[in-house]
Amino acid sequence: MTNLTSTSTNRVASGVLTKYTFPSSSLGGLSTSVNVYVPDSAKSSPAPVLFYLAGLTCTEDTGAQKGGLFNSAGKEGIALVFPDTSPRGAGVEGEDADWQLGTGAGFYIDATEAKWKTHYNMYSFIVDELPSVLKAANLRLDFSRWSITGHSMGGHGALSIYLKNPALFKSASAFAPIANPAVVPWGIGAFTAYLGASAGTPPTAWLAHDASHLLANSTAPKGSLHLLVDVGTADQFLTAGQLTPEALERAAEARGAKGELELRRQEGYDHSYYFISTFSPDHVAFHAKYLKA
Ligand SMILES: N[C@@H](CCC(=O)N[C@@H](CS)C(=O)NCC(=O)O)C(=O)O
Repeated sequence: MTNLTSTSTNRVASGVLTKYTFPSSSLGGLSTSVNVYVPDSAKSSPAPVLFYLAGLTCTEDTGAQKGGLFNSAGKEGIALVFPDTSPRGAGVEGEDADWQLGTGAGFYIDATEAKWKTHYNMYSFIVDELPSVLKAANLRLDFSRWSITGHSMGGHGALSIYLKNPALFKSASAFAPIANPAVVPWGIGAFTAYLGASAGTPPTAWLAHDASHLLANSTAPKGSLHLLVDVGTADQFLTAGQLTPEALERAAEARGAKGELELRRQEGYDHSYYFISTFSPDHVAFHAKYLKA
């Protein structure tokens, strides 16, 4: 039995993109939308799955419409899942006042602060609820072969979700991720609101969602992690100190497992979807290596 309602369907590359809506229990019962691309190859054999987590201000459509992922995913026989970036219409006071918090800015964590915690549970939504809803719908997706990627806030989501659950995923990648959110303005703002300012500097509850902290302290067998990260050198948020890819490099060094992280600085590219769509075929190829091993 499925509780998914299909609201649109488009043929794209060698597959079909369908938008579904369903009431999400993680999001306090609110309706959420998700775009799911199923390659034609899934008809003969269930497809491995790549999640794409979008950034601040984005929706389930942004990565689908502008990410340039379909041709390579179709060729590799990989399904793509594009979730929304937050609950919509939760009615939390102030949720629409600032593009860096609330609507469009769920940060892929479960809020613990009273004001937000009924609806803002994007971590549970991505890791537990959405896969189980999609499995129940029999879309011919093979979640035993699952990888995750994302951009900016979604890059933080992809890396931190992977590093918290390395056994669930084959690989993770990111475009211009917020690599060390516990110490940069975007992360501090969101984590203070959603998780509160508890003890510790930074608070321990924040570090549990910080990719650089998680990588440095990972107990995954050395050599078992597979991470690709691209950052443009002309990215305005890199310059503003929001992304700090060097923190991820230091974390990889501290962990001391060679070859787990490939971090590429792409000369002249900015934070936009022109950058993402340039390198997204590389990311699909990277994930294909592990999803189809
Ligand atoms: N609204 C922000 C920019 C927000 C922004 O750049 N968002 C990124 C993610 S962090 C994005 O992907 N935007 C959607 C798009 O480029 O289509 C501003 O005015 O500075």
